[in-house]
Amino acid sequence: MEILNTAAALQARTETWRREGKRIGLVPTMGALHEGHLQLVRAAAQECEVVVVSIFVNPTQFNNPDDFRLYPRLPEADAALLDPAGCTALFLPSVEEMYPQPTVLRFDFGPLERVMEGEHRPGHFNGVATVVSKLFHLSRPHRAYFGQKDFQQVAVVRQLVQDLSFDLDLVAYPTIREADGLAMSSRNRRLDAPARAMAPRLYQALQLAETLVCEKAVSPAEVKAAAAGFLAEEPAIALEYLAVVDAQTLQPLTEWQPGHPVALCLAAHLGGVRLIDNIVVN
Ligand SMILES: Nc1ncnc2c1ncn2[C@@H]1O[C@H](COP(=O)(O)OP(=O)(O)OP(=O)(O)O)[C@@H](O)[C@H]1O
Ligand SMILES: CC(C)(CO)[C@@H](O)C(=O)[O-]
Ligand code: BAL
Repeated sequence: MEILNTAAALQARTETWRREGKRIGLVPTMGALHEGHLQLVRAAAQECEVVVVSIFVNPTQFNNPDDFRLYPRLPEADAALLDPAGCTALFLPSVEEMYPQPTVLRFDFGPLERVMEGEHRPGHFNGVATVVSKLFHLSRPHRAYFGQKDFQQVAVVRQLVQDLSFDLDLVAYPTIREADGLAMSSRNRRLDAPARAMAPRLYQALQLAETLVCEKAVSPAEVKAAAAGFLAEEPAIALEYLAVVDAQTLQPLTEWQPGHPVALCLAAHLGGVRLIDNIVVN
């Protein structure tokens, strides 16, 4: 596995691979890798001759300076995990390399970003779209791999790919979970023992909501109230939002739409750490 630190080096290597007729898979990450990331890399390695993994804690997508400062950074350990997973090249740029001067780009994804993460993290998807666009331009992947754990991010990137005519296939990979159901996440490393012990409740709340959605005997508002009530039993969990939305449009549901998949999405704070999770009910 080679390590590339500059945009020019990434561009030059991927151009060569393209000329050689190799399929390029890109897995964008912010590092502190876990099994969820590694499964994306392994999937890319099965489908592409070349796998580029980027690790970049992107400042423009953080609305909370402490969250940015405390985000786990483990480049050496990450590099050791990537090689055996099938990564060909690790792109590890500095902030100055990605943003030689402040970016003036502004993306507006309309209703897609007025809800959930977009509503609660102002500017977040502008930063995500900016850095993902730069990564797509620099590496020109045939396939780009994202996790469903960041459900709204997948919808925003799908819109980005369509609107800017990026010539690539977007792969949305299922959420990988710990044995107790907690969605794997780099921020899980920041949970202390009591917070880690209660963290599976987030997925349990979503499963409770899923059961109610499948029964269709109660309204979306009642599903939301039941899942939020379950989480409220644990005072150390501060629910930021729990949304029952149309899985395509991401707009909140006031009534069930037959034939439309439903996404149940939440964000919550435990012991000073903010986590997200979701379930899609078809
Ligand atoms: N548990 C998981 N299962 C599948 N994909 C995942 C999982 N966790 C993260 N990913 C995906 O990996 C890519 C990189 O994510 P990122 O580096 O932000 O990790 P993360 O674990 O989501 O961290 P955090 O949520 O704490 O920022 C994203 O496309 C993300 O959706
Ligand atoms: C896609 C991404 C790497 C952009 O910084 C980030 O949002 C993430 O890790 O999900
Ligand atoms: N995985 C999403 C990146 C973020 O929380 O900023």
